[in-house]
Amino acid sequence: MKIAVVGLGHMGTAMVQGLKRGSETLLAYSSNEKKAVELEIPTYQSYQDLLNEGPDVVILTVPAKLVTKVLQDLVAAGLSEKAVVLSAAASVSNADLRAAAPQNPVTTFIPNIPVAVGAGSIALAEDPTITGVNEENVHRLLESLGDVLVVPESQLAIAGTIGGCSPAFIDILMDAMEDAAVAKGMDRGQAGALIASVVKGTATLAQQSNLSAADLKGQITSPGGTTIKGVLALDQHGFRPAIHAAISAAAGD
Ligand SMILES: NC(=O)C1=CN([C@@H]2O[C@H](COP(=O)(O)OP(=O)(O)OC[C@H]3O[C@@H](n4cnc5c(N)ncnc54)[C@H](OP(=O)(O)O)[C@@H]3O)[C@@H](O)[C@H]2O)C=CC1
Ligand SMILES: O=C(O)[C@@H]1CCC=N1
Repeated sequence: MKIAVVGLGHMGTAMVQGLKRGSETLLAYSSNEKKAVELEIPTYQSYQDLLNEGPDVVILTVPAKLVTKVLQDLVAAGLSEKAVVLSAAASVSNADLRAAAPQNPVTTFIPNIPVAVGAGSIALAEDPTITGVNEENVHRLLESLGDVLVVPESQLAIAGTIGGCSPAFIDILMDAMEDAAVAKGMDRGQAGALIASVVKGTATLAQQSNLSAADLKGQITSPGGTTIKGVLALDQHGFRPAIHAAISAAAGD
């Protein structure tokens, strides 16, 4: 398949980096020539030139408020009716995409930055215009980038927040842990490597054990031990309500 990524910002770049791990042919539309050179894929500055290459799939990774306009412009520039359009934007609905490209199979999904290393978490609210071979291709393509969770569109905002936004929340947790370790005399690089390993190990165990997060926490909090003291300190400092507020705010409540 020929896959065109429109917009090489953070998300578009991560998508290209992830897709480059596979064997699909990649193209991009970008104003950023430096980024295009860095990613080593053919990159175009006009929709016409991009579409002349005949992409089978077009992935929109432009700011959410521009998605509809960009898609309309692609249609006006001659987007083939066979091309499958995927929008990565938070808060753009399938109905918005269908209205902008009425002849095309379209769907909205929300990826996250770890797609860059094939470890993404992708929420897919599949539109009914995606059927048959197109549906197979969309699933294959997204599954090559990480775990795909198919959700009703009514749950895309919350699934997209957990998947798309929370890597930033986890980065903040890791950064804060790193500062605390440095304050106790640890080398920052060593602390960072240890913390990343801890997050990876904790997540891998959660995925493979079938235990709830609460049960896993229970395995670590030895009676009268050190961890429960830290857990109570987190409670005293409002850690849980802060997490609830962050997810609620990002999900648009
Ligand atoms: N960042 C993330 O973790 C996630 C982002 N998303 C979604 O991805 C999309 C992009 O977000 P993000 O990458 O963070 O944002 P960035 O600002 O990093 O990138 C947006 C890119 O869109 C392109 N662009 C800007 N204006 C136009 C225009 N008028 N016409 C065409 N292209 C344009 C530019 O690409 P260029 O520089 O190549 O010209 C720009 O770099 C958003 O819709 C967001 O909701 C979804 C999930 C996670
Ligand atoms: O911050 C944003 O709007 C995008 C959507 C999910 C992650 N980043």
